[in-house]
Amino acid sequence: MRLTGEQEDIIRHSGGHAKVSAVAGSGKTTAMIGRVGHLLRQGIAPDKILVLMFNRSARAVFTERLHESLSRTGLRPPAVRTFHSLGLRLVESFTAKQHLPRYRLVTEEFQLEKLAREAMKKYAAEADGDETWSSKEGIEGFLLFIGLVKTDVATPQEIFAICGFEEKLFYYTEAYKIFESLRRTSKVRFYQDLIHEPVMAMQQQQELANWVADHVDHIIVDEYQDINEVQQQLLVHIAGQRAQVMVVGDVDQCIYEWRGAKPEYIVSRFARDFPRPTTYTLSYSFRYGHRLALAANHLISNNRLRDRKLCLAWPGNPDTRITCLPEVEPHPVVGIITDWQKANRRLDEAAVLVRIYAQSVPVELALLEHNIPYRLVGSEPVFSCTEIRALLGYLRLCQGSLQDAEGPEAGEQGTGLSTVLAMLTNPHIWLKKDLLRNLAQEILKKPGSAGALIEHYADEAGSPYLASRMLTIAGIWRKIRKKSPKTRAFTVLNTLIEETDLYAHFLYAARPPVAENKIKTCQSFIRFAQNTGLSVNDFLAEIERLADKEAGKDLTGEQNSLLITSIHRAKGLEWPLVILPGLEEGAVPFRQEKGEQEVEDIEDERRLFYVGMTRAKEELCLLYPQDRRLERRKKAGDSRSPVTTEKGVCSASCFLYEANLNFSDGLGGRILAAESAKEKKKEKEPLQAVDLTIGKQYLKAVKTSVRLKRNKKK
Ligand SMILES: Nc1ncnc2c1ncn2[C@@H]1O[C@H](COP(=O)(O)OP(=O)(O)OP(=O)(O)O)[C@@H](O)[C@H]1O
Repeated sequence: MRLTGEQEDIIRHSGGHAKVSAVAGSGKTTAMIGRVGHLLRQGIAPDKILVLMFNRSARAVFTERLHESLSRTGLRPPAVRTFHSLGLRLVESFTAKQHLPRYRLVTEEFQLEKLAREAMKKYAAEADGDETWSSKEGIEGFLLFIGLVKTDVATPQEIFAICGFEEKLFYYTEAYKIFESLRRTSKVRFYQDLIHEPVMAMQQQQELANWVADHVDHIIVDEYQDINEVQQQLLVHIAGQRAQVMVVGDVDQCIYEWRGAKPEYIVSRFARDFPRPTTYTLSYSFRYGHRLALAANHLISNNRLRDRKLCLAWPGNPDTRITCLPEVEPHPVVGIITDWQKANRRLDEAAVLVRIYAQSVPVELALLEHNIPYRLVGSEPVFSCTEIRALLGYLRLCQGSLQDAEGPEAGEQGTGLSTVLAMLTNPHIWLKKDLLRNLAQEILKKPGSAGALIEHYADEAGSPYLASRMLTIAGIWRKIRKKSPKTRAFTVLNTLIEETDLYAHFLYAARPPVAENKIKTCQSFIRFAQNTGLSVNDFLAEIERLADKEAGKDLTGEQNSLLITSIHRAKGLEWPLVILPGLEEGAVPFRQEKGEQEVEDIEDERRLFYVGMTRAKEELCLLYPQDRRLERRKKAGDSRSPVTTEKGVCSASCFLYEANLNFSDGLGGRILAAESAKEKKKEKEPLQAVDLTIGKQYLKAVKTSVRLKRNKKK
């Protein structure tokens, strides 16, 4: 493989710090390996070089490739570490020097959750005992809070103020103190403490900071866009005054803000902590063609917090197709996959990437219906999802029996107990756990008297308000019980949502992103019921058939199956075919916060969409609701999005407008034709578009003689 000029420049960089801005799939690993080899050949001792990778799997891949590249040279490779493994070494050294206490390292996530739960319970006991504090979502939010305090190296109060937690969660700051005190009493240290503790120790004791600094001459950091405050501080300490630091990353792929990563680090902070860096760019991607590169550039150029680089397709890359399909019934995923298989392609060469898991619901249902094997990674399969189990439970209530409701919850002695519990918690009736279980068991025996039973238990409610709420819910159960099973399933579900105010309940009981996902999950499922047009009886029979298929398929063992996972999990990966479903406003960008926060949020969301699109090698399928305005603007090559420019609303995601899809597709095709033509031919007609900015920049960069003309029609 011949290195590009850009890669060569990075490898031979001399003197001072350096920042490498690398687009997706641009051979940065190749360049970093080349850089290490170059330093070793210059006579730098391996123990004077430190390579820092983001996680263990990246470290394993890098180490293997580095060893392979050095195998014939006789040169000894330097240490390749993750930030956490470096932290662990410091913890061990500081412990040996008695600057940190000797604690046990606990790596299991559930142990961390257990201690967090204990802290919340203790806080609740000391306050006035509200059960909601120990709910699943409460714990998730609290765990996020603890993580942020440690990654941002801030006080709990600062994190509460900066990160915009809801006022009702202020108790996290107190619970955090209890959590830390429990951790000290139990003498344990979690994964997240491995960097935080030594950094805090160095902050407090200069002697330790001096001891750590100035041991290496060169530090190379991968995936720098995902660095957070505590890691940055560790890097500053290790580098001291001696090391030359080279960081490699792509601000446009910074998608871990919820873990404390911020685009500012790569954009400006690096140069503050490591002055006068030389800036390099790896602008050619070896993954996809011009059409996709252009669409990605159009999209991401809307972000303000970035470096102004263009992502270019390397000549000879596959000519990645961009297919746009309306997400109407029958679900387009079936046609896409059937065509893929007809072309003798395997299912595991494709992936469906979602922003939120609610988007996978219609995809899963369509795949089940058409017997297409899939595996869902990162979330529960559709029929195990509590909200959907609750909705199905209410439909079964119309039939008069909850007893038969076995389904995937057969673990509860196959009685349907978990379905009744799902109903009683969606919306939650806020009874104490043991009472809730007793009530569920009684309802299971006599579903016909469910209303009366709930009313009876209202005496046990924690407050008059909760008691009156239980009476209302009892009324709704009665009403649903009375509905004929010949009523359309969609009608029953709609009544249920309206009367229970289920979505408002989600928003009250869970963190906003969790609540929104629950709402969209229900909406997707209800839309499915509407599309079938079936009665409760027939719909439940159909669901049973699909649930049997889901239960019957081997989710883990199926090798050749279609992967459904989140864009977050797809980072750093690639597939020949990538499908992005559910591209509608509200879901993509996933809007949860309003006001001042929104600009930053949308940039974060745009980066996520950018990461999603740039995973594709041969074909990218974008599925979205019909939107006539989008089609008009696509035709005119107009990339203005109604949401960001006109404060109006559109049904398809604003990112589809911004990607200037038709123009990107047309221009990409012309560039490819010009590249592959043996001799230069004059084009008949220049390509027209309203928005030519990115197109012109791209043409200049790839030095092709395609002509463009401004389309004045808006
Ligand atoms: N100069 C080059 N010419 C042709 N192909 C190259 C060149 N450099 C790298 N590649 C190829 O591009 C692909 C990606 O390379 P590499 O893994 O180094 O990139 P990366 O930027 O680390 O990828 P990712 O963004 O997925 O982490 C590999 O298949 C590699 O062989």
